[in-house]
Amino acid sequence: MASHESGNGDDRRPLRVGISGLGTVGAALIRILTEDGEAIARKLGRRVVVTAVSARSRSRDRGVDISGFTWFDDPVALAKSEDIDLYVELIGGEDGPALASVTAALERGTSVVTANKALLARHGTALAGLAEKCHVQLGFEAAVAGGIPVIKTLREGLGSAAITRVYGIMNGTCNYILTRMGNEGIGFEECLRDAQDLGYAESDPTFDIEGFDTAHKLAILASLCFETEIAADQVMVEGISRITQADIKVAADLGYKIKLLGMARKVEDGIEQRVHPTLVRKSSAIAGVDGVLNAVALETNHVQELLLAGPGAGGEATAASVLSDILDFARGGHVPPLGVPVAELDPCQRAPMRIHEGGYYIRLNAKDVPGALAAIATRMGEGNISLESVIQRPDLRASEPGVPEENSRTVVLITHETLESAVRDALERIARDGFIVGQPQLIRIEEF
Ligand SMILES: NC(=O)C1=CN([C@@H]2O[C@H](COP(=O)(O)OP(=O)(O)OC[C@H]3O[C@@H](n4cnc5c(N)ncnc54)[C@H](OP(=O)(O)O)[C@@H]3O)[C@@H](O)[C@H]2O)C=CC1
Ligand SMILES: N[C@@H](CC=O)C(=O)O
Ligand code: NA
Repeated sequence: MASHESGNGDDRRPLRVGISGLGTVGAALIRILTEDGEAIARKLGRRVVVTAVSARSRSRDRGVDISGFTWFDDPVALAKSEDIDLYVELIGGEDGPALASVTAALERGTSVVTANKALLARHGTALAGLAEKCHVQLGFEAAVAGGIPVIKTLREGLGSAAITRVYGIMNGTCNYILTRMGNEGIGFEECLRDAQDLGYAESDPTFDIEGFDTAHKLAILASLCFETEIAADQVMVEGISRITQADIKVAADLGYKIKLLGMARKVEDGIEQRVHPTLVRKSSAIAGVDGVLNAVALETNHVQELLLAGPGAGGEATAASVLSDILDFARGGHVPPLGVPVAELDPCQRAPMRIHEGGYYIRLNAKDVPGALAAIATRMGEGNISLESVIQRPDLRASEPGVPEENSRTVVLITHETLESAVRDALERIARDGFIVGQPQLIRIEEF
């Protein structure tokens, strides 16, 4: 156990921080702690000093001076060091040195601050239980919606209000890509490269693009909202890699924007957690959240709806959230990491997506043969799916590369509220009828 009774070190002594990971976020944190050192000391009545650091390469130029800190090749050794009061993990990854070093720090009685949503999505319930058992803190404000204080709001800011639904834009990289594809007509790959250059994307950007990063964050939020164990494996996940300029254009023509949303709500059968591209009306508040910005909406039984918006990615914004956790720790804040003690969390019961109801955007490449459209409409009717509109868009390229344009034309269907299972069954029949080429594009519509 740590030698400090209060768990946050002697209130007069400088708070000694050890940081593993000196990349986008770690370097930005050192920069902020250096530049704002005096302001932090005034706020806290004590200084916060970095005493130890770890990364893979000791020689890499990080744009910040690390020569005054003790260097550790091994993050676990740093986490166990007597020379720190607080361990900050900014390595990333759900296992490996991130898990080993966080576990080592907690077991030793050293509190932890992390920005690692992959780690928490996979091990968060266990790590929260370990922090409670060792009477130390586990802070992770930076892990969800970067610079937005949504974790603190959920853990401490809503009194007794019960959350009925949480949804939002929780991945800055995807929001940045979709915004620029829509506003500037720039291609997906170019936007992704720019997001990586700006330090927004994960080291493996698949996590961003395929929706897994959003799923990690949503699972953490759902646990705090519904007092359930973190269950990232129960999140239905679809990313944005199949979204084309055609989809963005048609959606815009119909008064919508496409956003990658994470949504969770309590339903009769359990907790519905889903991540997917979504058509949202341009007039909705969430549609106005563009670029790298994130937004999290909390619907509660007391306050109609709270919408928290701000930068979701980037070194500076994320490091600011890491710092907010450091300051909370320095002030002796004691809140169970997941809002309530782990022992009081319910297991998360997954609600099946097949019962989901909503509107759908369906883009098909209908063969240019007599009766194709009629056959498609018939199948929709058989599925009891009421169509709000059927739009032929011969001006748009076929959705799938390699689909012969001359043999097909783009058709877009907008449905009224209907069951997910009915839409999927109808599309299977349409495909079997042989009147379409390539894969249909199916995007859910949400009315906020
Ligand atoms: N970037 C962002 O906007 C945000 C990131 N996050 C999270 O913050 C964490 C860090 O992200 P980010 O700074 O972007 O990542 P980077 O890839 O920029 O930095 C990762 C750092 O970890 C170090 N590292 C990797 N493996 C080891 C190891 N085995 N031992 C010691 N150090 C190691 C790297 O060392 P080296 O430099 O020597 O290679 C590097 O300094 C991740 O969990 C990420 O999901 C959360 C919110 C926003
Ligand atoms: N790659 C993530 C970083 C912040 O969590 C994102 O783009 O949101
Ligand atoms: Na946050």
